[in-house]
Amino acid sequence: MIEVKGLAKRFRLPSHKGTPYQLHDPREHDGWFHAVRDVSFRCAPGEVLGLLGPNGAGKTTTLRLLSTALKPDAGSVMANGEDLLADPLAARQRIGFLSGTTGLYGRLTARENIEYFGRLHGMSPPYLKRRCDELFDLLHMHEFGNKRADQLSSGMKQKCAIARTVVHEPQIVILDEPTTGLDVMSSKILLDFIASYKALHIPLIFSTHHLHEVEKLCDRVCIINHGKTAFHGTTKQLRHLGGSADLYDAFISVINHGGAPCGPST
Ligand SMILES: Nc1ncnc2c1ncn2[C@@H]1O[C@H](COP(=O)(O)OP(=O)(O)OP(=O)(O)O)[C@@H](O)[C@H]1O
Repeated sequence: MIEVKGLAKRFRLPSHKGTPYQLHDPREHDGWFHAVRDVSFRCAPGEVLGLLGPNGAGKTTTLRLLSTALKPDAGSVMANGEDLLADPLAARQRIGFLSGTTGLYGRLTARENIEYFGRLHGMSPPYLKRRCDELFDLLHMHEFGNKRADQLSSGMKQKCAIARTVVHEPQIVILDEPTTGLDVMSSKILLDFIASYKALHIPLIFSTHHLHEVEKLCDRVCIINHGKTAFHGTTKQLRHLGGSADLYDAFISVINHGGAPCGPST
């Protein structure tokens, strides 16, 4: 079980003489931009949680905090009752994090990129080969496995980055906008891949702007607005918010008027 409580992160704003940096953003105070102010949610093993919110709401910052890429100013992330942020190096062994940038080595092939990360995680060559073959099957990567990364299309690169993220069989999977750049068929392959984590009883958290992905996959949803959790609950609870049973209407309603239920224990 992942339990996120009261996460907060601020960034120092560049000093601008005269006018304030962002006049209308309520998150700016005294030279700091409070990108994440109070984010809480939970995700049980076998659940898929969708992190939603308008552009700039704080989704990527939240995911970077969870993955230990950033240190929070406040709040906690507990994994099965243990403080995940207390030992970032150990946490990174347990987490698979797909960030917005693919970060592949252009001169290595798709397979070499994935193997390289597997070796960094201490995987033995036979285990790594088996795992790569398995991921190539699941993500339909055989066609371009031996192509150099700098010669791959953006969708192929994205698949490769996803395979690299999960090569070490992490206990927690965190994906920042994983379907970016994927065509319809590749999106379907990836959505099936995400759904397969339910059977593995591994919590999976992903950010998206696509409500049909939430509809199809998510047991639980957290909507962030202006750096705060505006809604946290099951997809069913979200769907029935406002009574229309439509996720699109419910999302708009949460952003415009706030929403309940909320809080990590919801
Ligand atoms: N390193 C940083 N320094 C200053 N401000 C930052 C930094 N990183 C993020 N921000 C600001 O924090 C806010 C939240 O950014 P974040 O990338 O988390 O949003 P998001 O919800 O992922 O947006 P999108 O849907 O557009 O990807 C934005 O206003 C962004 O400009």
